[in-house]
Amino acid sequence: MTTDLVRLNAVTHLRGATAVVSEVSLALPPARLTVLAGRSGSGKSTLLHLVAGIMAPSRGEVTVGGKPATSVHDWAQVSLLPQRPALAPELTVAENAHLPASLRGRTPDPELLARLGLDALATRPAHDTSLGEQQRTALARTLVLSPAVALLDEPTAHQDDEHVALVLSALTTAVTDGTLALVATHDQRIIDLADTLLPLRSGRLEEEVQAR
Ligand SMILES: Nc1ncnc2c1ncn2[C@@H]1O[C@H](COP(=O)(O)OP(=O)(O)OP(=O)(O)O)[C@@H](O)[C@H]1O
Repeated sequence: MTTDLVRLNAVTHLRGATAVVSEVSLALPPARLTVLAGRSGSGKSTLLHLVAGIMAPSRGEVTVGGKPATSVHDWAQVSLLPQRPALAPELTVAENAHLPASLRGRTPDPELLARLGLDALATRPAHDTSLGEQQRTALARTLVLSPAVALLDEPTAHQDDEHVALVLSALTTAVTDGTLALVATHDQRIIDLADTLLPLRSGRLEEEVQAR
């Protein structure tokens, strides 16, 4: 019996004739902070999108909980924080952050917005907030259902130091509560917290590092 939640088996993804992900195999258990590190263009976002099931691999298999990633359409299973927040601009910060919970009649954690420094903005339309605030709203939306797998693309990219601390705290809380967080980042502050570091170079996985 395996406890691995996310598995990639010899995954290659082509853009035209170019392999932007090459022969990647890995197995990730729940409740870990796993960081995908690598230069710009090394394939980090593509790999997250493959696990999110937004795209199918050109070759190989990606599974979440034993099922093909492309067949998983449940935000409580797999939830993605994209590089661009992609909020509904006319909805408020709270409505955006709570959307996955509202859609299934669940009551969101009342502390979630406050933990991400968003409580004072809860009733403001998302289009009237800063990029950093939008990113934290999108992070709240990603975490609101306590997903089994949270895929986070550069979650601190638009944050100042004070708000980076809030993002890191939300991340570690989610992992302690059982979420597998797979984070694409260059941010050393997240890398320092990682359980596992997966270095990507030109779409290829270098040797996995057990960070803690
Ligand atoms: N829609 C697309 N069409 C063609 N090529 C693409 C497309 N999206 C990404 N690529 C290419 O795929 C490769 C991997 O891109 P990807 O966005 O996965 O890298 P990344 O490591 O996430 O980079 P960054 O840190 O800059 O976000 C790059 O060479 C990029 O130019």
